[in-house]
Parts: sequence; structure tokens; C-alpha cells
Amino acid sequence: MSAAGLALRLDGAGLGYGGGAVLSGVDLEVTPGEILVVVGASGSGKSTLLRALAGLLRPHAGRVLADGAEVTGPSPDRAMIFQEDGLLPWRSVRRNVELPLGIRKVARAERRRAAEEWIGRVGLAGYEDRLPRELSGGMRQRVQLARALAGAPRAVLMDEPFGALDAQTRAEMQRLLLDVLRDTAATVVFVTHDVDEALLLGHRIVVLGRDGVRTLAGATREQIVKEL
Ligand SMILES: Nc1ncnc2c1ncn2[C@@H]1O[C@H](COP(=O)(O)OP(=O)(O)OP(=O)(O)O)[C@@H](O)[C@H]1O
Repeated sequence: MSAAGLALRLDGAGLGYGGGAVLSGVDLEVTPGEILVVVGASGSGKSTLLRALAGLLRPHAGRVLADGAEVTGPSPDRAMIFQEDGLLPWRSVRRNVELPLGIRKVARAERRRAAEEWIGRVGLAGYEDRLPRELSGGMRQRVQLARALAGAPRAVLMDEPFGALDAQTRAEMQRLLLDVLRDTAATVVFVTHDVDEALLLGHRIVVLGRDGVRTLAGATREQIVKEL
């Protein structure tokens, strides 16, 4: 069981690159332990929002807060999962999963035990010594999930993690995600452009749409599509 989920907040946040604003005046609260799904069309700023929560992008206006403290950079408390290329290609499955435990200075024997436990939980027992290039896309996403959760993060930030997978593998990964999240208290922010995925996974859905950022609770597919 991980530590309590982080409360995440954007407070009048303006986000962008160089001089250009992608999102302005964003107010958003993510409650500890919830799965918040951010849905929006390509280019609407979903990854930008997630990068700000991860501390990889500083807001040019307003604030980004984790448990009330300003986010000033990445932290092992906030694990990130990417659509692809998230794994270190020269490290085995085991050594990738051990990575956050090393950052947290967990002793070697415990690092190995926790990594093995998570590799088993995501269904990859027996693949510990494989390199990422020797795995399918779905298996690589399983490794990313194991690596993220092995570090007992208080928040998991997921950027279209299943976007490149075929429909059947994607459905398997969605089930696996819901299953493993049941045993953690982590707050989850999950970015997707797939409305069905948002409806399946989200306790709450935020739409980055034509009219800015809209939070929808208990929205139907039709209501979400209308906002995009
Ligand atoms: N590193 C960057 N430098 C400059 N502009 C960027 C950078 N990353 C993204 N942008 C721009 O910011 C806007 C939002 O991009 P972002 O990646 O957040 O959208 P998205 O909703 O995640 O899109 P997608 O679903 O296609 O991944 C786009 O116009 C994009 O071109």
C-alpha cells in the first residue's frame, strides 16, 4: 500500500512554451486518491497540463501545487508514464523497475524484492532479464506501470499510456491498471484522447475543449464529445 494520495492543484495557471500560451487561467483540483482523466483533441494541451503537474514545465502565470506546496521540479512522489520510450533501453526489465527504488535509496535486497513483486503483478514474471527492445508494446507498458508503482508514488501521471496499443492489448492494460490501482492510494491523472477510455477509467473527467477547461462529473459520451 502506498502512502496517501497527493492533492494536486492548478491555481490560475498559464502554461506554454517560449512566448506562446497553450492554456491560460487553469483552475483545477485533483482530490487525493481519485482517477482524474483529462480528455481533449490533439494539440489541446493535455501533455502540457501533465508536464506542469510533473514539474517538468513551470507555469508562466499562477501556480501548480502538490499538497499545498508549490511544484518546482520533478519528484519521485509524482511518477510519470509515457506513451512510449519511457524505459531506459540499456537496462533490463528488472533494472528499469528498480530505478525509482534506487532514487529513494532503498537497500539493494529490498529493491530486488519489490521489483520482483511488481514485475509479477503486471504479469511479466520470467521476463526480468529481458531488454525493452525484446518486448512487445503492451509488455513495455506493463514494465512502465510496474516501475511507476514500485516507487510507491503518491501520484501517477499518465500521458496516453495505451495510445499506441492495439484494441485488445489496450483493453487488457485498462483492466490491469484498474486492478493494480485498487491496492494503492495514489492520485492518478490520466491523459487520453479516447472518450471511451475516459469513461471507463475516470472517477472524474476534465475536457480540454473549445471553451477551455471543463470538469464533467457523471457526463455521458455525448456530453463529452460535444465539449471537444
Ligand atoms: N516543447 C514544445 N515546444 C513548443 N511548443 C510545444 C511543445 N510541446 C507542445 N507544444 C505545443 O503546445 C500545444 C499543446 O501541445 P500538447 O502536447 O500539450 O497537446 P496534446 O493535447 O497533448 O496533444 P496530443 O494529443 O497530440 O499529444 C501544441 O500546439 C503544441 O504544438
